[in-house]
Amino acid sequence: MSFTFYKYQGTGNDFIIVDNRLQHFPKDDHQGIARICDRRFGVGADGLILLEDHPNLDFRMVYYNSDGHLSSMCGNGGRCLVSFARHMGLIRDEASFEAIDGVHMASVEERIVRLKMNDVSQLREEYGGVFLDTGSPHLVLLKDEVEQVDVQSEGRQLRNECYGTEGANINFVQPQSANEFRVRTYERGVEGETLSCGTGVTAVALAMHHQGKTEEAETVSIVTPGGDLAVQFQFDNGIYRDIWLIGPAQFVFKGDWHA
Ligand SMILES: N[C@@H](CCC[C@H](N)C(=O)O)C(=O)O
Repeated sequence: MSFTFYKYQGTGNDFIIVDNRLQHFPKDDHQGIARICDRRFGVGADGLILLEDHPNLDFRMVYYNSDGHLSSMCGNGGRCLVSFARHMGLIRDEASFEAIDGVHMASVEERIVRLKMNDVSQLREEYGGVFLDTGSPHLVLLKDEVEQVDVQSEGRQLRNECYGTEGANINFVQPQSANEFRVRTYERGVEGETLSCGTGVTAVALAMHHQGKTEEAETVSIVTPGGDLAVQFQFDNGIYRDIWLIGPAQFVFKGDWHA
């Protein structure tokens, strides 16, 4: 396989992006995709994203975790893809694209990308936390000292023992104030802690509201090991609507892969 790739990162969640509008990418080569994402044998990334044509929208997003398998929505990856689409001249300051969980709107202002997430109506209390799906499945657990958590072992155990083969992402959160939270995330498909997770911080903001720890119609600030994100939402008749994930998305480098 041989192609040009672009490396992007959004608060340290990093991605290899490939323009696949000509459908040249070997989409079923899961081992090959895992190897490109490998940090020793490949380029290194938490995931790989294809930008493809869409008949009515600006583009389509196809997302693979670093294990080489297709997965559910990636919020930081979506923000990075919007930034890439702008770099490629496909969009100006606004975008609409299709991902695995449906249509997303987005806007870009300098390095900040705002990405609209789907409405969320189902949250359930389980395993000592709150479970919800913000495009990807997340368990949100409160912790007194998030820096002290062994994310790798506690996250892996919950991901496997509670959610089986399909798994879930596990978020550990420490409230700093009514609208600021520190978050660390174990991501399935990466099978380790990433520096930030967009659908994860979105889940944290909604779960914190559900648990009475923050208020609606506010900007909730989330501090992750890779940088700061913000989540805005409205709570209306039991449904979280108008959810926006906001933060930086940056180009890192471009290269050619031949293997
Ligand atoms: N990093 C992502 C989430 C990617 C998907 C996740 N690993 C899964 O398989 O559920 C984000 O920014 O949302």
